[in-house]
Amino acid sequence: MKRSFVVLGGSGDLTGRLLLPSLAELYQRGVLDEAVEVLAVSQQDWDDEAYRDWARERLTAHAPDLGADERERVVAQLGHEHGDVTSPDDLRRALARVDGVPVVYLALPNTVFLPTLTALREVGLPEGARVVVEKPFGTGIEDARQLNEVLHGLVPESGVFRIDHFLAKQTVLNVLGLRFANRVFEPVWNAQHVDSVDIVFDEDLGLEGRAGYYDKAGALRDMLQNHLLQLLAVVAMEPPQSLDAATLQARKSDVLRAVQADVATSVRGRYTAGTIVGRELPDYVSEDGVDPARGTETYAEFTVTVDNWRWSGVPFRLRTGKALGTRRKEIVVRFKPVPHLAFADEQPEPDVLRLQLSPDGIALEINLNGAGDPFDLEREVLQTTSPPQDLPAYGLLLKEMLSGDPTLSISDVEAEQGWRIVQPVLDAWAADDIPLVDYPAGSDGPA
Ligand SMILES: NC(=O)C1=CN([C@@H]2O[C@H](COP(=O)(O)OP(=O)(O)OC[C@H]3O[C@@H](n4cnc5c(N)ncnc54)[C@H](OP(=O)(O)O)[C@@H]3O)[C@@H](O)[C@H]2O)C=CC1
Ligand SMILES: O=C1O[C@H](COP(=O)(O)O)[C@@H](O)[C@H](O)[C@H]1O
Repeated sequence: MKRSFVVLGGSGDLTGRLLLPSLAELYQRGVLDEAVEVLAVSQQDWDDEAYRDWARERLTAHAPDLGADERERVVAQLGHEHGDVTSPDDLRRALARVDGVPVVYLALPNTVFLPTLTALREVGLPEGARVVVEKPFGTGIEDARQLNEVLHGLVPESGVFRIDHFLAKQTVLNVLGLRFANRVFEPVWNAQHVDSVDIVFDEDLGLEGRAGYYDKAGALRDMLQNHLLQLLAVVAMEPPQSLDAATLQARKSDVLRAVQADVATSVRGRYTAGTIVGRELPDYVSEDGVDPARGTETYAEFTVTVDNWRWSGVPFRLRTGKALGTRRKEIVVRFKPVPHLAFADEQPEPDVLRLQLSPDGIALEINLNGAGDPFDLEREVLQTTSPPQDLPAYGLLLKEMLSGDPTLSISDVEAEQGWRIVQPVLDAWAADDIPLVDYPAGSDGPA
């Protein structure tokens, strides 16, 4: 069946930086042999040619290794329709332009999802159409419920792709391999042996011109509600019987239902001017398009518990922030000390397993009889670095959307559970029960 992408928000950062380069990569690697038409819809007053010029420039910037032929192969398939995606008439006009059965991609700010899907439902979609919704899935629990209701009236659940691109990251997929294709980890993967888990995504990037979306979202909605909770779900879920979409989504939903956030542990921060490796950043509130009155956080942290048999009493600490001095992106599983130490040494640091993201790798910190005195313990690190993935995360996701396999997408239940978990924190922050603290760009975050 011939498919066409209709990218609502096709002039945005996501489309130019990730979607078009990933599509090009699918051609380059021979994953796609037939050209796929892409119709972008945005409020820019562009005709097809103007959009192609924009796309060429984006592809040159974000896929510099692409040959001119491959770049033109993508560009030749592009079109642009000026319109408001919340208007049924504009959507009807756009959909009438494509030849294939549409894969409608909402590459839009999360605040626009509901009016867009409502308009789309009024227009209707042909049999076999698919709808892709970016993260965060709406603005809160009520919005997410309404989004699911509208989606269910539009296409079958198997035709809905709720995107969380972290699921397509190499280390996240490696967690499945590590846990479920080896005998040594699963027996100790529980509260009896694990002391705590940290899920950290510290970025050195600032706002990067994304105020239109980010200033209304903030760190908690942008990262923690979705990406970091998905990492938690993959680390904490029960072993799936197979790796098909329904089973994986069910196992992740089960564990998310058991998660409770501890509001008192939450920290919200916002960066002030500072320097990150020679690059000067202004105060977040002085960035173009930021409204200081919104009090948007650029740093979010809190601890959750997973209230089930396997994880009872184990804290999972989640943190993410922008404009931090050090990039640190990892899941850290800290084990408990051994029950009895036969060595004369002081109790050594317990074992630590680090599942590292960007660059991807796995490190296991253990205690061994190192060099010198054989009865002296020394800390050693067993490190493996993963070779680059064949396809970037968005390449893998585009491939899944075209083939109709939602294994790396999230279900309606997961999307709502993500909001259920963070809602008490959002409420406490909205009520100013937890203060918004400043941290200088380039620092380690709020003290
Ligand atoms: N950028 C990134 O790195 C990533 C982004 N995402 C997600 O992708 C989504 C989009 O983000 P991003 O691209 O950064 O945001 P941008 O603000 O860069 O782009 C938003 C796009 O939506 C369009 N748009 C907004 N309202 C309307 C409307 N009423 N009618 C038509 N077009 C409209 C804008 O067009 P116009 O300017 O013409 O109004 C623009 O093309 C978000 O949900 C985000 O969470 C996910 C992962 C990474
Ligand atoms: O979804 C998002 O993810 C990026 C981080 O993901 P990466 O794959 O680029 O490492 C984050 O910077 C952005 O704010 C967020 O919207």
